Amino acid sequence: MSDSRKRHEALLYHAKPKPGKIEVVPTKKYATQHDLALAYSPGVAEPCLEIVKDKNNAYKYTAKGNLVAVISNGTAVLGLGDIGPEASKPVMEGKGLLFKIFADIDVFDIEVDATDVELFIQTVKAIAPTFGGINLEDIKAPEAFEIERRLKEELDIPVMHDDQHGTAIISAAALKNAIDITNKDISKVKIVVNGAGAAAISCTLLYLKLGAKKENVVMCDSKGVIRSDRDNLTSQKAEFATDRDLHTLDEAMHNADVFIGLSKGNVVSPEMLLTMAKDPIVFAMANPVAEIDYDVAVATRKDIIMATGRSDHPNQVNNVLGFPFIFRGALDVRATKINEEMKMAAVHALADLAKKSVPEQVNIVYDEVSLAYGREYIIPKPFDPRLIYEIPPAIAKAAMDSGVALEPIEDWDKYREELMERSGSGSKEIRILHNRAKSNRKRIVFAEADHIDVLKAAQRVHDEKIGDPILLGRKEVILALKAEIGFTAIVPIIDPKIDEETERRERFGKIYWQNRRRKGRTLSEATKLMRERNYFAAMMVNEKEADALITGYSRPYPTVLKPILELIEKDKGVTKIAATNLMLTKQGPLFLADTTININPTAKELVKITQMTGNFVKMLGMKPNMAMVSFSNFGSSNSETSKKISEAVSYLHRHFPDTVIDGELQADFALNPEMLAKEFPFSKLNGKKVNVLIFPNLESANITYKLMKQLNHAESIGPIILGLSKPVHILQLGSSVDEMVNMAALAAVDAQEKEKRSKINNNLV
Ligand SMILES: NC(=O)C1=CN([C@@H]2O[C@H](COP(=O)(O)OP(=O)(O)OC[C@H]3O[C@@H](n4cnc5c(N)ncnc54)[C@H](OP(=O)(O)O)[C@@H]3O)[C@@H](O)[C@H]2O)C=CC1
Ligand SMILES: CC(=O)C(=O)O
Ligand SMILES: [Mg+2]
Repeated sequence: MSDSRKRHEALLYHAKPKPGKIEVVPTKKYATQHDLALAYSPGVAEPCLEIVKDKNNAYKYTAKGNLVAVISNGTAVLGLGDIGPEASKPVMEGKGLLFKIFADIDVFDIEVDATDVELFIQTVKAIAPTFGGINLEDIKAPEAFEIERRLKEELDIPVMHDDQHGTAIISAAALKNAIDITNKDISKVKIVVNGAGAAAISCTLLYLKLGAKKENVVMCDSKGVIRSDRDNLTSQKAEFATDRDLHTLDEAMHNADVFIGLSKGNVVSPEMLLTMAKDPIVFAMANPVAEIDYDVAVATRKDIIMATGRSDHPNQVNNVLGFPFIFRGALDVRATKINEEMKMAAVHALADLAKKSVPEQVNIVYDEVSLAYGREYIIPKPFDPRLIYEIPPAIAKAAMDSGVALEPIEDWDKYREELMERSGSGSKEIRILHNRAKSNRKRIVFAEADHIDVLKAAQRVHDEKIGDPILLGRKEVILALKAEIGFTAIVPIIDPKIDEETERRERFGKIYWQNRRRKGRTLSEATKLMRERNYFAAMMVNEKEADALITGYSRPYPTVLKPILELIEKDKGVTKIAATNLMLTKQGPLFLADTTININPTAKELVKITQMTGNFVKMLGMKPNMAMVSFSNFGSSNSETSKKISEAVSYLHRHFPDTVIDGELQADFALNPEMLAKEFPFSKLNGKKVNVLIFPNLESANITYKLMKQLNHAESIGPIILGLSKPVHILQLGSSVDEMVNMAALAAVDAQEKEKRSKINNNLV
């Protein structure tokens, strides 16, 4: 992607559909007069009075305990320098987003117009009662040192300057592992630190705690090597001043084992790297432009261990790996500080995690085949799902052991479970799906590419490398729309109505006619039908001229379903297809079936729907725990519906005892493990988290999915057709671009799996 396109995309991302990246969402009911009387006057007075009695009650009755302030004055924003408070806001909102998605911590970002140290300190102190913790961000040195020291001393909530300690923790963990991999000795390595600001000074101090020796460190700032004979050194710089005969970074780099860059972009040359010792360790961490470009560095030194602060290369050493999890642990025990013990615990926990085998999910997210501890994987990846349950417990334990935890954790297993729950957000499933699609790109026909939103979805699928789109529809319209939306990539465009396609229409028509001639279609009718986009597109998939098909955006579901069913064979053993919707809820993914095909399935059909849904869930790499839901529990009603479900469940229990299914169950019992265990301890679903709901009929399933979508804003993928032999998926009328992109990713994964299955079958034959 060109630089101007990247710039445009970044600006658009921030501007649309709503300016900014975060919003405030109420967590309590607010629908009725009664709710409001509790939320606000008069009810709200009660918690106020309890907090008057004891300030600690603020943790019980308000959001304080999970709320962190990300505060900056904009004086050292990334490597962009002193750009002021307003311009720092996108970064602070970004930190807020990362706190939320990685550790479920709520953030108010606060940009303060105060460069004066005392004014800044007093401002933060004045607003501190709102928060459970304070994350200072992008404040320049040396002011940052005094600001943090004073606030830590004067406040009783955890305060951390992220650029100092977040960076120190992550880079120390990475350094520990890089030294291990290169068989160096931390007490002997020669370290050049470029930059002598907030991040650089704190990182170096932490390396000394890990065993590095001050006499082996040379530090440079914008004026060159920090020497003892220089005037006006700050006390922090003076601590690292050297008497050696070194003046420039160039000179300092000779024979250095380690380079730590926390300065600004492009200040290190390939020539400098060439003078470093064997197996050089280079952490070029300036953002957004590193001290030396990743590709240049690895091309210059084959024996290098190279890391940057960026996410687009291996070894991202960035404080994003730290602050969400450090604060999570600190908040969870109500730590009054983030102390040295907690920092060191985080270093070891992160370094150790990198040595453990990497879950497949992480490989998929990062489009890797098999990440493993080594030169290109010295530190865990930010999307590693284990971070949330590995790092905070280490921090919490260190806080408890060092006596700064006001609310110690008693049950560690329960705590880990709570941490896992916190990461149950839907977007992770989408990421996994997209990355699986990317791992083996498929040709996806968009049968309505002459609609602007469909075309936009195809463009994203192309640009994000989710698949290779084939644009089907009126060619002239597609070309005009492509120009309008700046979709410049050359991709196949197919217009089934034009002369150019005569050969294919006739060929497809003939194949179709041969299959249907006993069902009343003539050859000329069949050939004529191929002018219709869904017939043509389905034939492309049948004839392996495309791998998957997405359609249905502009027409009612049944009109699209008809040609699909006429042309695409069902899977072996399937008599009736079904459909499921994947709902991405706060509690994790939930599949609902049958949402669009079988109006009133029989017990036998319910069995089939359950099996097809279960197989599909497995195909996506999850374990299906399924409940058949109704308005009654385990025969508490004598109705036809309850009997039908009970019959289907007993059949499955008898013939497929390994299938995890139970019912009939009311939805709340199915989804609430405590309620279920209390009332129905005999259920097969006890101890399991239900992720599939099978409904007794289409009405209930369809209404539920639409209600969830509208009321809870749950993201949904689907309806996903189950039981077809080809990856063909029908959209809901007027789907959004996001929904279409997700559906395309799903169709691609479906195609990959069907391909795998057919290879296995061919080998068996
Ligand atoms: N990857 C990560 O997680 C993180 C990366 N960083 C990056 O580190 C950098 C510094 O941030 P921070 O410490 O907060 O900012 P500060 O403003 O506190 O410090 C900047 C330091 O860089 C020095 N510097 C500037 N230009 C040069 C140069 N050409 N050669 C050597 N030193 C130079 C300055 O020197 P002087 O003292 O003479 O002015 C100063 O010491 C930024 O690029 C930032 O993006 C920061 C935190 C986390
Ligand atoms: C990552 C970060 O905090 C910085 O570059 O400032
Ligand atoms: Mg920062």
